[in-house]
Amino acid sequence: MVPESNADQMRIHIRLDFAEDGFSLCLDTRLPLKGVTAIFGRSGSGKTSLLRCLAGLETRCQGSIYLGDQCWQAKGYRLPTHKRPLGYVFQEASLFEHLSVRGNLDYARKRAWQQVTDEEYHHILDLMGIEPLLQRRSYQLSGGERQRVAIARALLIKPSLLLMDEPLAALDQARKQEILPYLEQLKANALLPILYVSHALEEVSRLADTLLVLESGQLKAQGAAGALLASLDCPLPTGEEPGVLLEGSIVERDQQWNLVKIAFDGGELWLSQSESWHSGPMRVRILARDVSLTLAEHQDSSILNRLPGVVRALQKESDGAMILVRLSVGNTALLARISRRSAVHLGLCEGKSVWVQIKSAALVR
Ligand SMILES: Nc1ncnc2c1ncn2[C@@H]1O[C@H](COP(=O)(O)OP(=O)(O)OP(=O)(O)O)[C@@H](O)[C@H]1O
Repeated sequence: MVPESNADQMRIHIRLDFAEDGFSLCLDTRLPLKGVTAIFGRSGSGKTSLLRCLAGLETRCQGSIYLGDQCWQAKGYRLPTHKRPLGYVFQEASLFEHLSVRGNLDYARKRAWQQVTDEEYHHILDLMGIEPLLQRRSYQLSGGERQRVAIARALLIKPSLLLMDEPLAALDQARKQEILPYLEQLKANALLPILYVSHALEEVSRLADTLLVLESGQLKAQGAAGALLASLDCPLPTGEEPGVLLEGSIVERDQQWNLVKIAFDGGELWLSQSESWHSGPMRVRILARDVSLTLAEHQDSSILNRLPGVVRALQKESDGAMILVRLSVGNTALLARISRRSAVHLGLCEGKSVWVQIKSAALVR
């Protein structure tokens, strides 16, 4: 997971103390300078403070920060914020109200770290779908449009790293769904590494390659997003359901029943078809609560997806009634959340073969 050469990673060894409220952020880690790294954790875990330290905005931050071979902070040295080649997107898009969208973008382009060619300029506008908005004033934009302009503006300074602090948090559910595909486009185009702060599992599941979980200012877990979410002890914010990510692609469409078949490393799944399904690689999230287990294959079940699997580990939940079961289906890990009574009844133990039933309706995306 951790990249080998310094050039491909961000090295962070920092400590930040807010003596007044007894909060400390302590982090000693390396992040890949590739793809999307989601910084995940509940409210108050230190996510924004971490981004502020990286940006040089926390003068009380001690320690060292290196972006590749470039030193941003070390003992007795702090590179000023304006000299760090980073873009920063906040929860609320802070556009210049007196300028048009074009004016806001040109402002950034003139201050770019490297020259932005016309081709690059139009590519970024295209990625964020904002070409039709160029003449508008900021107050004439919806929340989602403002945020897309803010992201384009951050990209136009051609930073080496993009920091995004809950960029969707201020938007309602409909606007979030509208903007997520643009973020996916950004990720797919791999223009630059992104550190993406969020406490929403849906965003993390859709965007993250690497996951870094913070709890009370400490690093609780770090690793590839898929593997970490499939582990039994992945710390999740309150109210979030455990589940796994499957990487797959559509191999068949059944128009009669409005279903699609997704192939993944371990088998195939039927899902309800949705308009946003596209061809090519895709991610599907399967919640542990939507996976049930049987000892024999039930042909007469209403559940469409039945796959042979093997129990790998079991973990009791704190309420004593439920149990989380880690399974492998081919090379893919799945989680099932079942009652402890059922687990005893089925005689579940490590290495036991089972049938894994997945409701097609349970597949989130
Ligand atoms: N300038 C400051 N002075 C004192 N305490 C602060 C300051 N900024 C943040 N804190 C405290 O540090 C802790 C971490 O805050 P931070 O904003 O980094 O958390 P977060 O994970 O981003 O939370 P959220 O998801 O709610 O934005 C909190 O207890 C907060 O009250």
